[in-house]
Amino acid sequence: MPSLAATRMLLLVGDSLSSGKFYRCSRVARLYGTVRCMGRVSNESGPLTLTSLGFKSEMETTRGNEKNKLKNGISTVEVPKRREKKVSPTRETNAVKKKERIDIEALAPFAAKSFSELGLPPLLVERLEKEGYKVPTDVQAAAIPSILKDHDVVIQSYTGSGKTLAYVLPILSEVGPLKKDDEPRNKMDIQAVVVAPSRELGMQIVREFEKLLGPADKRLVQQLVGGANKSRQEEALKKNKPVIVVGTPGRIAEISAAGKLHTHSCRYLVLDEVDELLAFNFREDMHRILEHVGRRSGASQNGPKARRAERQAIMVSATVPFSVIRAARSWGCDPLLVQAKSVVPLESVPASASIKTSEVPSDGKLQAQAPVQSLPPSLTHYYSVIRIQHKVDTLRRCIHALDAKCVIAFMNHTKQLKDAVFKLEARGMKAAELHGDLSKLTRSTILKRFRNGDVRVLLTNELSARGLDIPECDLVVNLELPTDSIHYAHRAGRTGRLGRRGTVVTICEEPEVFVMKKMQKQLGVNIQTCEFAEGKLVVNEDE
Ligand SMILES: Nc1ncnc2c1ncn2[C@@H]1O[C@H](COP(=O)(O)OP(=O)(O)OP(=O)(O)O)[C@@H](O)[C@H]1O
Repeated sequence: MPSLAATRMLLLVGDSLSSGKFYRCSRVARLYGTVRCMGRVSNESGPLTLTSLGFKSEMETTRGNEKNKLKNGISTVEVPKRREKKVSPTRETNAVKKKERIDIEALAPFAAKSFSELGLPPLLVERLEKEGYKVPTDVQAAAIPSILKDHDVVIQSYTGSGKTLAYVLPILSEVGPLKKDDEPRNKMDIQAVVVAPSRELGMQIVREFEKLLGPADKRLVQQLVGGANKSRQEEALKKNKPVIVVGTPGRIAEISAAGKLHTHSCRYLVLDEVDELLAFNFREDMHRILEHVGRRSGASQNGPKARRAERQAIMVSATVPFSVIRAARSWGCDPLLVQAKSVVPLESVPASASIKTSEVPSDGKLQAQAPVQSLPPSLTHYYSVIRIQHKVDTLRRCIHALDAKCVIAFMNHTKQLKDAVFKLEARGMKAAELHGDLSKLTRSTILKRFRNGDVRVLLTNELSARGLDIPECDLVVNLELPTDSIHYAHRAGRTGRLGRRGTVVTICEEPEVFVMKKMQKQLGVNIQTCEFAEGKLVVNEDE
């Protein structure tokens, strides 16, 4: 029943979406190619950089008149040529590993610019280097200068392309001890509020800020996520005087309504996973946040000038449906749409059709819609048709066939999810459940065990579909169909992060096949049918 309902919903959404680009490839080549390519591509836990991959990039840049380009709706992002050199063949003796590294590099979305060229302060660049971030990604190269020039922005780029640092870095350029000037700050003021739809994502963003601020200054960022002790959060606000808060809508709104969060003079409001934050269940809390964060008392509500005196709005997601464009136009002041290789005024984005290419079309107009271009090119997609009672067994065979080491499997209902964990464990496969019914502490313990490799399969629901960054995840399985292609994109995007290879397998029943076909059209990706036999992945011929 639930899957049928989901199917109907998808159809309703689907008809309004345009069909994407299809490509077909040789079955046999795919089969063996995929089996060979599976597995962790990197055992290093640090961030993936050109250097960590054994490459260095040569950069050439050109300068243009950014202001005029912006006015005319043309990309402000220069796309310089990039050539990569192998550093030294002696550094990498294993030929297969070398091949994998080349593949990752080819797919990694690194821009041919350095962080310092983007206008970030030297102290912050130094800190980035220390943390292993050497080269910005394409979307960071596009977003950072736009935010530093005080533009309100909607940042859209595929999953795992580095959107978090795309806003964290410009904020740290202006706020806190790494900022550009050494103007003394008003200790009482919160300068940036970051809103995320889940605790896990909120905590992940906090860690990103903390990493760069360092142990001495990490108290300057405060988490305000739900499920944690509220009084302790309020005490920390009083004691630590943070300049940045990151939290979930409910908890931020609650503490704000209690008069314990003073955000009227806040400079930045970030809405991470903005399309999710627009959902009905967040409506009231988001209303309060939008009304109170960065709304200086005495500022007139009318006119762009007055609005500009208020906060800078930064909205982020891999999927940007037109509802987000519409909302961003009303919340922002002349906002820009920032994608990996283009920056255009949001006004030039019409309501129809979809973002099919990151290039600006000849008429200078970009078109926005959700799922196309939300998935990284490094993913391979399959679906396997089976009977419902064989789902968990198929999952187990799929993991063996692909030799996947770090698997996220999505289901829609908690009970089925628990059953699946039980069955996998009974067959000797280390599995754990993660869903909203668990306490915050249990959730973070499970995630830690999964990140450490103590758990091979994480059975979860939509809770983990957005933003969760586990670079080692090499396989995503949909054990039940996602509600629509937007949900498919976010689930699938938990693998193949930042140029790594990843596989997405959807295990479905015969009546759901048409949904898969619809979804591949909407997403503009090829989703091949497959089976798992004799410990191998067998890709079926097209009908
Ligand atoms: N310039 C960079 N160099 C190396 N690693 C980076 C860089 N920028 C980001 N990363 C790493 O890339 C990974 C993905 O980044 P992030 O989580 O910000 O992606 P995202 O685009 O927000 O994904 P999603 O849409 O799923 O939320 C993270 O592990 C992050 O630390």
